[in-house]
Amino acid sequence: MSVLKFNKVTKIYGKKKVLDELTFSIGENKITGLIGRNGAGKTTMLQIAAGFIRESSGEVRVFGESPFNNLSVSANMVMVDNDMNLPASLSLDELLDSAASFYPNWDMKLARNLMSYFRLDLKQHHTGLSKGMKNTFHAILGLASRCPLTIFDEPTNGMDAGVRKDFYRALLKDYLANPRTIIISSHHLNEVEDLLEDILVLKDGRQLLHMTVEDMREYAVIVSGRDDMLNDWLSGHELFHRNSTDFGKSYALIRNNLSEGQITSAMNKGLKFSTISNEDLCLYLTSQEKGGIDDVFTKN
Ligand SMILES: Nc1ncnc2c1ncn2[C@@H]1O[C@H](COP(=O)(O)OP(=O)(O)OP(=O)(O)O)[C@@H](O)[C@H]1O
Repeated sequence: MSVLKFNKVTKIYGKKKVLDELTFSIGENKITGLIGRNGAGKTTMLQIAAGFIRESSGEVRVFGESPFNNLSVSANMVMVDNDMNLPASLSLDELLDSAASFYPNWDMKLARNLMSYFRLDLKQHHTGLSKGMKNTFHAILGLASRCPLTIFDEPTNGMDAGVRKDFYRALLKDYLANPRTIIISSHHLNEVEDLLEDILVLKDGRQLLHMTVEDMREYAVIVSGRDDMLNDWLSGHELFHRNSTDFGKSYALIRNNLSEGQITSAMNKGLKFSTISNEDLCLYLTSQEKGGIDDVFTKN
């Protein structure tokens, strides 16, 4: 069953199309990583899924219903982000109590144990927390609410390395004991990859890829060798990125849909194949500039 479905969803701010006929579907009880460069539309998409803002056109369904202004959807989903709008007058303890009264699956024991582990003072107020502590508190709200749809938008911003690691470990442990649909947006695929089943990559408000982590590892391959050999061999292949190094050698990132014969012919020409990490693949696929940051220094 699909928990979250976007069908040709477009969001326009002023004259800017931030989401452009975005279409995807996320099934029950899996963890999906949402990856994209700055400004790709990740937060906008998550805010629409959470019912905080409305799409300009297209159809959004969460548990089969439109999420905008929908109380039954709100009670079954939580969105954790850096700017959670929590009442300044309440202590952390009171905030946990109000979350407990709103979320049907709330686990107060888990919340209090995590508060104690991360040394958050229950009497303190949200406004007095550092950036990392604030986001740790938000992450606790997200975990303890045990919502069937749990969204984390860049949850580890400001957290130190130890807290980040502990948070992801707690997330995985709690997910295994209480499976639910989780979406995590992050700029650091390496950091979350071990948790994920699926990866959804956005570029310019559109879906670029949506597949399992395993399939993504097989999706592309690097071919390297002498410029002239590579040039001859590359025609007809789906090329994602090309670069030349010194001494007449180059490499190319191509779609990995090669036949045995194509691999043999490449190897006979002295070309070599190597794998690419999912993080690097995402960087190449979502980059805007062909030559990368180096172009900035060579442009007239
Ligand atoms: N309320 C708004 N009004 C106008 N433009 C907006 C608004 N919210 C977002 N945008 C624009 O929409 C685009 C996508 O922003 P969004 O925050 O969704 O991207 P993102 O992928 O989450 O980026 P980042 O990784 O930097 O957080 C950006 O160009 C941003 O300036």
